[in-house]
Amino acid sequence: MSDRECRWGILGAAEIARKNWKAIWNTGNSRLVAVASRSTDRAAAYIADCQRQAAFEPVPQACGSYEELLGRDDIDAVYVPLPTGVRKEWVIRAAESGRHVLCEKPCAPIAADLRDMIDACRSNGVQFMDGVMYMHSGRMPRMREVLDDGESVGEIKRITTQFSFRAPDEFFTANIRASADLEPLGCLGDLGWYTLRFVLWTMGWQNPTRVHGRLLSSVQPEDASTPVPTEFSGELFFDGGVSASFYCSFLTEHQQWAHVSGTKGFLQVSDFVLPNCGGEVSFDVGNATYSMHGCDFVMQPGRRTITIPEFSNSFADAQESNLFRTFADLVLSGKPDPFWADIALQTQLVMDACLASSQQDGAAVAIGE
Ligand SMILES: NC(=O)C1=CN([C@@H]2O[C@H](COP(=O)(O)OP(=O)(O)OC[C@H]3O[C@@H](n4cnc5c(N)ncnc54)[C@H](OP(=O)(O)O)[C@@H]3O)[C@@H](O)[C@H]2O)C=CC1
Ligand SMILES: O=C1CO[C@H](CO)[C@@H](O)[C@@H]1O
Repeated sequence: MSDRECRWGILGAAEIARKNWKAIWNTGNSRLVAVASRSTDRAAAYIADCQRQAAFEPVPQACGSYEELLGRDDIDAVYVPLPTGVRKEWVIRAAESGRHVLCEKPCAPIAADLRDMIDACRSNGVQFMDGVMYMHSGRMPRMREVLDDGESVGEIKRITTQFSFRAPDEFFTANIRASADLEPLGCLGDLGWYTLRFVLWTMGWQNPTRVHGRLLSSVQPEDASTPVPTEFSGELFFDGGVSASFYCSFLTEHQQWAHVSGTKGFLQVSDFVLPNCGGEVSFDVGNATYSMHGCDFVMQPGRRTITIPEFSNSFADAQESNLFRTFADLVLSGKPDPFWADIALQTQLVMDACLASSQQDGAAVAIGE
């Protein structure tokens, strides 16, 4: 392995890997060596297309199968944006071939699969991390400071969050996100993963004692035995009296917000997954006051916006570039950090419990081990 740069391979000419092509290009500690597709022509066309926007030198190689890429001896880490339903085999094969694995979310259809994937990474001494970009934004440590300062929010009581977009009709027959085989968790996996991660992060990785889930709508392709969630909501309850709710949907137009309410105020972020375009990211804190002066009842919002200089996307300091740079630093350090696998598994276990609850008419479900 080179000690100066992490050499990447991408498994699958996925749409999201275009964004992450540029993220790798922007890291300063990585180089993209090869892209594998089930079709060599598709890999070659994809490479030519991406090279026009962010050119690697030497030009990344096109591989006609994932196996071919894993057979190369010049790749340290693989980025795996394959559909969730087919990802497990390739994550395990990558780990067994000694490659560090950056795995897209939702990591697996069920926690048992993810556990196998993580075990393969651990036993082969390679890093595992999921592709949640916002975990790598400078906004997160700044929000943590505010949540922990004792004054802005005070004691946390309630967390609410939503991630949704309105999918066009053709999405439900053509997109992997509506396929029972490829993305069996539908919107719960695609969008709910982010909302659950935000709740767990806010709670300092404390597990809820019980959760409730509701499948609000679904599609069921003819050949599928289970419905694919297209709209899902859930409630989480924690020791200490904190509660949380989340909503994710393919039916409701773009929203991606989180709101943390406490005894002294609130923190609100309106674009926590995909930051609004620009050179800074932000969040709001509110400490409203309400006073009564005779006949005048006055509400003051006490709202302030906290901004962090950081590009929303596509630049060297954008969250996706930070994700790949951080991962590459771990690879180059030779010391895998188990934290990232732990929070992926925790997210998956909470998601499993929400889904299980929805299959029992919203009954309380505890988080599995
Ligand atoms: N972290 C993030 O910000 C984001 C994460 N994602 C996640 O990444 C994953 C991929 O999403 P997206 O890029 O939109 O998906 P795409 O449909 O664009 O890409 C998936 C790729 O998987 C490969 N593939 C392998 N087997 C199959 C199969 N049986 N059917 C279809 N494709 C297959 C294909 O590559 P080939 O044909 O070249 O082999 C295909 O290009 C999803 O799980 C999604 O949740 C998506 C967007 C953002
Ligand atoms: O992870 C992702 C980021 O957001 C998209 C929605 O805008 C998702 O569909 C995607 O899979």
